Amino acid sequence: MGQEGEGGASGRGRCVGWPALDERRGPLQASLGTLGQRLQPGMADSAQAQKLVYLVTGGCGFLGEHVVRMLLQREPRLGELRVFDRHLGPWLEELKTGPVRVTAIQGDVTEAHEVAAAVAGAHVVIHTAGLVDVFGRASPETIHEVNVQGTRNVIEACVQTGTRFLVYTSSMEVVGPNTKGHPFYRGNEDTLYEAVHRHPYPCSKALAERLVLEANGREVHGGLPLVTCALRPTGIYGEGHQIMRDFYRQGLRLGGWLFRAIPASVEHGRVYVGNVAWMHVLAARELERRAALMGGQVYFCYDGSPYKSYEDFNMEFLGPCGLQLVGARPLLPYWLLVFLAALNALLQWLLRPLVLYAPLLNPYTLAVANTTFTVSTDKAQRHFGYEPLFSWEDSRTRTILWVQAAGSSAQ
Ligand SMILES: NC(=O)C1=CN([C@@H]2O[C@H](COP(=O)(O)OP(=O)(O)OC[C@H]3O[C@@H](n4cnc5c(N)ncnc54)[C@H](O)[C@@H]3O)[C@@H](O)[C@H]2O)C=CC1
Ligand SMILES: C[C@@H](CO)CCC[C@@H](C)[C@H]1CC[C@H]2[C@@H]3[C@H](O)CC4=CC(=O)CC[C@]4(C)[C@H]3CC[C@]12C
Repeated sequence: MGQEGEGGASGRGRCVGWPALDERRGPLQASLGTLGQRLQPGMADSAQAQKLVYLVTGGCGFLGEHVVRMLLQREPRLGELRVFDRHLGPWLEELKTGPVRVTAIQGDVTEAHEVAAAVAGAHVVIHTAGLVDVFGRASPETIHEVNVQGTRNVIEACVQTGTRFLVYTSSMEVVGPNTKGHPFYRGNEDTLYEAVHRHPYPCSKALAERLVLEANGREVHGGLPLVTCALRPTGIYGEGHQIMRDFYRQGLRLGGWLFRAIPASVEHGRVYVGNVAWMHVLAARELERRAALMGGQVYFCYDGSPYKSYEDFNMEFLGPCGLQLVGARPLLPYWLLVFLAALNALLQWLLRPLVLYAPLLNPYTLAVANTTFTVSTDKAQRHFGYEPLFSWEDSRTRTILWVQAAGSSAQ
């Protein structure tokens, strides 16, 4: 197991009102049959030149697409890339004409047999698939099913089929902000923080991360140990970031204005999607060579993006696209925001039988946006040589160009 991060910002906090891990065992063990005997991949005995099979779950999502493209650009040992997602993107077609075999697999991580079939024969799994919902669109049960049971299915598939290397996309949310609103100021993987979750999304990510870390060292088919690690992005931004695009469209609708709701002094951790993808690719590559060091470890995702409030950070992109943020201080008193967020939650509950009402503002999103949570660490650099691939200036320019294009295509 890991040598660092014991007892710190480890995400082993409490999920208030959620089932313990062992209460939901996956059916994979039974359903796999002889799948595990078909192939016995392992990079340890691989020749230098051996081409590897990678599987990216959630490979058509915001982050997943960047991971897929990054692998194709920057992983010289890539022989086949399997892209597994519930909804396959049309852009995958263009990738199929390149030198690397790209296999699109439409599947559901909650279906153990589909996961097992996709994992069989893969050397490395990058598990980014997840239900990212903090707005109450999906039920807590569905979030748990996808994020926790889905992850369990991936782990069991690795064990059964002999896949040895698993990188999991976790989240800063497994640490916090906690329900008490304690600030996490420039913290690292070892910073002590009371992780208490109530919301289904952070609960599910924390449970899933724990499953992944506890699976490190398990014997996979063929007798070798599974090596796992978890990467914890803060708020990801960049090309494909839907919430950023929504803010832009909202600003356009309001005549070019956005209104400050959160004090500028509240710092929110952000990281560019290209750097998050690069970190996944590097971690996956180095897991074999540095198994003893990296196995069972967690890494925050970080880069040179500045520490700012959520809204001020967004203005780095929305400003050059013509929007203005009104107010040096929040225009509404905080108690009124709390009231509006509670009202939204009530309306969501009342309207649920008729229509899905899921605005951006709810008690949870307000608490997250209004609590300082920033990371300052070099653990990924020390453990696997990570350096951001994109500077802040590059990240900013790329994001601005995307917002402009995405915004104008909506008009
Ligand atoms: N967006 C963010 O700021 C952050 C995201 N994360 C994590 O990064 C990962 C990717 O998130 P995003 O790209 O932002 O979300 P996304 O929603 O754009 O991508 C998730 C992908 O997973 C797929 N998926 C969902 N349920 C599935 C299922 N049952 N079976 C197969 N595929 C399924 C979706 O179709 C989608 O393509 C998630 O695990 C999320 O928890 C972590 C920290 C921050
Ligand atoms: C109060 C509003 C006034 O403008 C602003 C509301 C913004 C919120 C919708 C976002 C603020 C912080 C975001 C979350 C944060 O970046 C951490 C996350 C990590 C994840 O793993 C998933 C996404 C998210 C929860 C992200 C979601 C949107 C915010 C709550």
